[in-house]
Amino acid sequence: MTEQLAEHYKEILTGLGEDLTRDGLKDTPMRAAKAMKFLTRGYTQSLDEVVNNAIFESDNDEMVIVKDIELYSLCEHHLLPFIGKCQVAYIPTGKVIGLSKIARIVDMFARRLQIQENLTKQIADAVMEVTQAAGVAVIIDAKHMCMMMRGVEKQNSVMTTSVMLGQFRKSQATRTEFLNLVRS
Ligand SMILES: Nc1nc2c(ncn2[C@@H]2O[C@H](COP(=O)(O)OP(=O)(O)OP(=O)(O)O)[C@@H](O)[C@H]2O)c(=O)[nH]1
Ligand SMILES: [Zn+2]
Repeated sequence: MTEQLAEHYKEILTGLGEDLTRDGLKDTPMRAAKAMKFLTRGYTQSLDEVVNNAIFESDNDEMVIVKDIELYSLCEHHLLPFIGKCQVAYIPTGKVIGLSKIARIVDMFARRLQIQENLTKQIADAVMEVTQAAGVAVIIDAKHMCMMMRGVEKQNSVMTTSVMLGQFRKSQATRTEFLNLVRS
């Protein structure tokens, strides 16, 4: 699979008018193939595997927030990076999830070809599925290289997406508490 990708990178480099035999490019097709496999490794992961049964009983039913989880993804339109931060909150109902697992869930979906809206929803749905929480909220702020390095070339615009499920959707007070805590 990686060898096959490397062959395609040779064609891309040739298509760009490059000389595949020059010293600096000798190992590039294989390097690029390995890098792309790494950047999309989320395709090889499943929710069960990343959570690894790290779900614990707890009678705490107050909001839990994990702030500023950095994310690196690739936009599915241009295969260029979008880079940002993710805020995840949930309201437990008897079960809490291992702290690192939330970041692992974010990564599993970020390391695929994405648009930011779908990524946000996939993270929220996955956290809901594994915790059976009373509510889940996810906010992503990200900068898209396809808007910065090319296209409209806007360097300062940030895209914000959010998904609110359960209590976060139903209760204005819950949403306000969450927004105050993440934006503070
Ligand atoms: N909604 C959304 N749009 C995205 C995301 N990433 C990239 N895009 C947009 O996808 C669109 C693709 O538009 P097209 O007109 O088909 O492609 P294009 O000619 O390369 O567009 P420009 O970027 O405007 O030059 C662009 O407007 C991108 O900004 C994302 O995560 N969410
Ligand atoms: Zn793009």
